[in-house]
Amino acid sequence: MSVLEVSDLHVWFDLPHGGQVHPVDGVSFALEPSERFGLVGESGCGKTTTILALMGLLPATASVSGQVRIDGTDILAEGEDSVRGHRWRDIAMVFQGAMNALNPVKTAGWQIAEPVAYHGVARGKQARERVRELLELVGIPAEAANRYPHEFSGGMRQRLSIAMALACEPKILLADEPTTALDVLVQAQILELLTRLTEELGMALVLVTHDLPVVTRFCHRAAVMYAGKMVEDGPADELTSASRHPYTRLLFAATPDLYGREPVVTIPGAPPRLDAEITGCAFRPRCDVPMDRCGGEHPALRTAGPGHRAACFRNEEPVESR
Ligand SMILES: Nc1ncnc2c1ncn2[C@@H]1O[C@H](COP(=O)(O)OP(=O)(O)OP(=O)(O)O)[C@@H](O)[C@H]1O
Repeated sequence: MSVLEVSDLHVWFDLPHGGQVHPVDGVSFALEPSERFGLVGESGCGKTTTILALMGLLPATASVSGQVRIDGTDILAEGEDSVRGHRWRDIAMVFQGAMNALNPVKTAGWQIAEPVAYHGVARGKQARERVRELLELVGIPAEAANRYPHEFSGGMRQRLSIAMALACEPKILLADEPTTALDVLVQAQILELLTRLTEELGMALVLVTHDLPVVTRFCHRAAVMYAGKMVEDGPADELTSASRHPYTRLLFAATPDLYGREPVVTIPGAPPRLDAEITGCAFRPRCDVPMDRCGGEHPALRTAGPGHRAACFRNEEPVESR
């Protein structure tokens, strides 16, 4: 059974001067234990809002609908208390920039002891033991528990923020750009750590990132979002090698090749505003293979191969450039 099943998730934000934005528009996906799932798409397409909705951590101006099932229990249907009961225990998150938000006047050990105590995971000697375990789990020597955040490198601080999220042994970890602002070697170490944690603990991972090669290399499956909707999802390697949506193909083509062998492609135009009704396919104005019907009808996310879905009227065949 899936450990996480998200069905038809919607989020709206009320705007201060009236009206609403709709940054999450019918998102659905499911995760198995140990699965690493990438969530990609341009800035503002709704990735962070999606995972904050799963954590029940959106501001009061947000309205949410849909189902979020953890081990079969719909945590949204059971109300705010239920979401709070699952948050951190079953589903935890490493926030964007978390490594820079550690308390500068508290030691590494204290930073981890706090969630351990807050969630009642352990007390006294057992709590100290749990802190040691968590530090070791993320590759920080237990002796470093007495050091302060400024004495750690960026990579070590990110390990610390991951250890804090793991305090209650969650079944699902949501990581929002956990490697941004780290150098490439440290990025690789953090991704290896996350890989090891999914394999050893059976924890499922949702990795929000702008780094598409990371998705291909570290994730089993991935989804591409555009203007609040999932436009394609499937095995991570197929999104590059056999994309079924023109946006996915152009997004991967826009990733610079390290050796400069391929010319970098840009996608002309900009994503649509999310505060107005969008008629037809939201990507149509930027698409290089549009059809007449794309302007009138919105393409549903349909099966485009085993475990692979795309929301494009051309999704029967891999899309080729014009
Ligand atoms: N509290 C809020 N009130 C109103 N609009 C919001 C709020 N939070 C986010 N939004 C809007 O929702 C949309 C999606 O934002 P979100 O942060 O989820 O995008 P993202 O894909 O994670 O972007 P990035 O990659 O830059 O982090 C954006 O248009 C953003 O302006």
